[in-house]
Amino acid sequence: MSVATGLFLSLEGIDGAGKSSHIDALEALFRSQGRTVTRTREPGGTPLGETLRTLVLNEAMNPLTESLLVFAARREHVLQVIVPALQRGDVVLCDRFTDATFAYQGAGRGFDLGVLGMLERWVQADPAHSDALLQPGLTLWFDLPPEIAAERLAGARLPDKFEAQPVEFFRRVAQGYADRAAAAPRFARIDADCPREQVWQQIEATLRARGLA
Ligand SMILES: Nc1ncnc2c1ncn2[C@@H]1O[C@H](COP(=O)(O)OP(=O)(O)OP(=O)(O)O)[C@@H](O)[C@H]1O
Ligand SMILES: Cc1cn([C@H]2C[C@H](O)[C@@H](COP(=O)(O)O)O2)c(=O)[nH]c1=O
Repeated sequence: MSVATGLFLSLEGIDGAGKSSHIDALEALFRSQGRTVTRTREPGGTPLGETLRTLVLNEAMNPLTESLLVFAARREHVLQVIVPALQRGDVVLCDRFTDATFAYQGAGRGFDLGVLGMLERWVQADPAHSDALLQPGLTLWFDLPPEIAAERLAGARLPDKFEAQPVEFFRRVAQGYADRAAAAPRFARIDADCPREQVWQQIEATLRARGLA
C-alpha cells in the first residue's frame, strides 16, 4: 500500500460546521496547481459504501453495528478509491474519514475507543509496514459551537439520523474532535464561527503554512 506521491486531505467537524461549503474552492485551488483531484466522502465513496451510508444515516442501530458498518464502508473506500488515487499522485479530498468515527461513535455514542482503534488498525494497515496506518496528511477541522451549527442547519435541509441528535450529542462529538486534534499534528483547526470568506482565508493560510499552496 505505497501511497508516497499523493496528498490525502480530510475535512472534519460536527454536522453543519461548513465543510462542504469549501470543497469546491479547495478542488479549484489544487486544480489550478495542475493537480488531479479525487473528491470523495465517508461514509460512502464506493457503490457499497454509499449503500452502507444510507443505512447508517437513516436506521437506528447499536453503536457497535454502526461502527462496523462505517469501517466496512471505509475498507472498500481505502482499497478501491483512496489508495489507487494516492498511488497515481492525486490530491484526495475526503469529506470525513476515521476521525469522524472516533468523534461520533466514540465520543458521541460513548462506544469503546479501544475497539475503534483496533478496527482502525485492521482497516487502514499498510501490509508492507505493519506499524504504519493510512491517515490523512492534513485534516482541516472546522470547529464551530454546536448551538451555531444547529442554527445554520435549521431549515437548511431535512435532518438525517445524526443531524436530529440533541445539542448535547454534538458537544460530545466536538470534544471528541478536540481530543483527536490534540493528539495529531496533521490536524489544523479552522475557526468556523465567522463569515465564509474568513473561513476560506484560514484554509488558504493553513495550506500555505504547510507548503501546499
Ligand atoms: N461561515 C458560514 N457562515 C454562515 N453560514 C454558513 C457558513 N458556512 C456554511 N454555512 C451554511 O451552514 C449550513 C451548513 O454548511 P455545510 O453544509 O457546508 O456544513 P457541513 O459541515 O458540510 O455539514 P454536514 O456535515 O452536516 O454535511 C449551510 O446552510 C451553509 O450554507
Ligand atoms: C464518516 C462517519 C460519518 N458519520 C456521520 C457524521 C455525519 O452525521 C454523517 C455524514 O453526513 P455528511 O453530511 O456527509 O457529513 O455521518 C459517523 O457517524 N461516523 C463516521 O465514521
